[in-house]
Amino acid sequence: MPPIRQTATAETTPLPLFAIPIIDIAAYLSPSPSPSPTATASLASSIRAAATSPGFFQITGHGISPALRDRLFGALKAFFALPQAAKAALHRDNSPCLRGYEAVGDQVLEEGLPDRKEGFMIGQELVGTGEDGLGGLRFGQGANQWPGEDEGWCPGGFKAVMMEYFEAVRLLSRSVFRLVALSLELEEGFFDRFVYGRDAITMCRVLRYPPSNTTGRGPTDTKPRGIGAHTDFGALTLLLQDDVGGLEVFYRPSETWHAIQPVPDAFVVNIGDMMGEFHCYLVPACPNRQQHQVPFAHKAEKERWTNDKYTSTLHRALSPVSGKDRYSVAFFNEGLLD
Ligand SMILES: O=C(O)CCC(=O)C(=O)O
Ligand SMILES: [Fe+2]
Repeated sequence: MPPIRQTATAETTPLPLFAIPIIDIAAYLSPSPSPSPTATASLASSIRAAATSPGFFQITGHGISPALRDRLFGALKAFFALPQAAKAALHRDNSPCLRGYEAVGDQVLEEGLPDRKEGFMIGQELVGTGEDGLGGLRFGQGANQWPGEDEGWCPGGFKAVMMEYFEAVRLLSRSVFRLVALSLELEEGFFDRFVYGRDAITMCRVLRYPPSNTTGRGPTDTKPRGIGAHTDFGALTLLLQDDVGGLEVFYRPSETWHAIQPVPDAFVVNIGDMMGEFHCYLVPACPNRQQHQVPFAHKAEKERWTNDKYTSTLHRALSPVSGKDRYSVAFFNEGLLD
């Protein structure tokens, strides 16, 4: 189903059975001289509709430049092309705050269908006190692991590009949260401290999905999973994907999976468990077994935020069958965990 384009001024059109709206937020981010109340209200209302159902939308007009995105994809491709031993040396099991590399098959979100993806997770660089540099840090806080920068494999440096993108998308997430706050009829800055304060947990994972030569079509749904069905643990996810495709969203009313076509220049945004209703009923081995292995101490918080009005929706990515690798970059804003 083709996506529906919505802008600040578009008339509200009835949604077909399932669609991911595309919302252009430029009128909110680059206003002249300031955002028009009408445009802002219209964007907030588009977000409200999308966040209620299906819990997914795409945003354009976000201000993250194509040049930065190109450098990011160049750097992550070069990273994944490193020898396996160099990547394994940065495994996230070595990190007290779960940052670093994960190999194909490490994560199993659907029983019997291990994820066919490799990833590399970073977060905000925070150094604590004491000899181990961990004093005073909370769960999930700490330093990133980085590959050596001296091999000349990534012009400009992997770390520099990743951190530049991380800061840009972290700031963008605050703007999206401001629109989400308005969509809930809250004060615009309501979520600022939760999602952009020093202790807010924000993580970014770059991903490579190797191609599969089996489509797995048949009576049972055994298509190879790039990432198995799950909802995101945090509050809001902003995903950049390349043009290969494979991301699918589960639409509860019809109990059907729907492909999200890559839209050039767009972020896919989805509501996470912390903001949304818990949708844990489809996959018997519940996919909410914490993508990021964080305890669910925050469940009361999410109810306070949205009164369960917003939806965290199951999604998955199938392995590419085009013979090409697929790359994506997921940014998770998990807010304050306590
Ligand atoms: O790569 C994708 O399309 C989806 C990634 C995802 O859902 C995740 O990392 O939580
Ligand atoms: Fe996800």
